[in-house]
Amino acid sequence: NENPTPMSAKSERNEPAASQPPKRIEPALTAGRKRFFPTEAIPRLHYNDPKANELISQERPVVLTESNLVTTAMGWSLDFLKINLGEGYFSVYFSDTDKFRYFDEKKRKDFGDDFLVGLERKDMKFPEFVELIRNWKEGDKRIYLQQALTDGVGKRIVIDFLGFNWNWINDQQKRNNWGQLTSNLLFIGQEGNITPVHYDEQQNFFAQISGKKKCTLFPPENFDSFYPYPVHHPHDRQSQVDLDNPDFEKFPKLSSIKGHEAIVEPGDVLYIPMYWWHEIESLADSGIATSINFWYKAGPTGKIEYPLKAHQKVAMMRNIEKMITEALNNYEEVTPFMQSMVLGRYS
Ligand SMILES: CCC[C@@H](CC(=O)O)C(=O)C(=O)O
Ligand SMILES: [Zn+2]
Repeated sequence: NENPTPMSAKSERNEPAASQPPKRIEPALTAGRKRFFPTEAIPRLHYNDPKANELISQERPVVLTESNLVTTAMGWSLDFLKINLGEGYFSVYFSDTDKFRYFDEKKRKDFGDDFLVGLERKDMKFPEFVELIRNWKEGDKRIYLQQALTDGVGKRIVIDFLGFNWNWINDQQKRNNWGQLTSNLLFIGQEGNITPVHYDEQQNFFAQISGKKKCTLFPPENFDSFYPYPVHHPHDRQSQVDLDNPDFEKFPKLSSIKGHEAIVEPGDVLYIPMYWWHEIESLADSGIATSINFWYKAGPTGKIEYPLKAHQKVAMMRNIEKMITEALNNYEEVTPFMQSMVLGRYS
């Protein structure tokens, strides 16, 4: 099941259903790697269920079904994309392990490459990526295409893109007073690939097109448990911890985390609230995993209300780190500065 049903086959599926569509078999949340922490299921609701809209307005995660958000992309098989994605270059990440920790290219310039253990990025044309992923064998570096969809894609892709359920998602953007849609990233990776736990500063509707992804989320209150890299580090927003080999000595607060889990399948949309930590695992035996995300900036902050929310404190800490790093104008001085300010005084 490497490729979702090609566009042409769709018409056969429009036959009046002879019988009820097959009942969805709830994939056991036990699929995927074993975990050291407890988890609870993220609610899975019909996208028009008022409860779903309530959770989104409360900035709590929810899996939305039947939204048809990206139904027009269900035919985006590798062969279809090879023909229609156009001549552009795509960012393809390579990893010696199953983990693909995101890194910021801009920060890499000043920070150097020592942090890039076993990770690299290459820009390539789509057919080259297809060759790599189809000829992949045990022992090869794992690969993960992650690229914003911008103009320059073929017109079939534009037509499919325009066919997304913009009425519904634009209504969500308005109703929740979000800022602008900043990007739609296309992800195509091998089963078993893992994006380690991190947070983003944007609201995210994460749409699954092919394969299954196990998404484990944690609220912004868990900032203390995930020990993110310094803001000036290329791995800014990424946790330093490895959930498969937790180091409770170095990261003691990690032991108390509790996850919110969902397995998203083709047609599902997961709402990942801004600042929520999330780890994404492309499940084994579910074929190549293709997703498209919809990232929205935060809307204008109204009147500040106290007590401040956890994500507001995360934003404050980021601003303080940025200010101190800028004022010191030297990364080496940030650690001693922070330590003199806090150790023995605020402990
Ligand atoms: C670059 C990471 C992509 C995605 C995770 C994944 O699908 O592997 C994610 O974290 C997001 O959409 O925010
Ligand atoms: Zn993310």
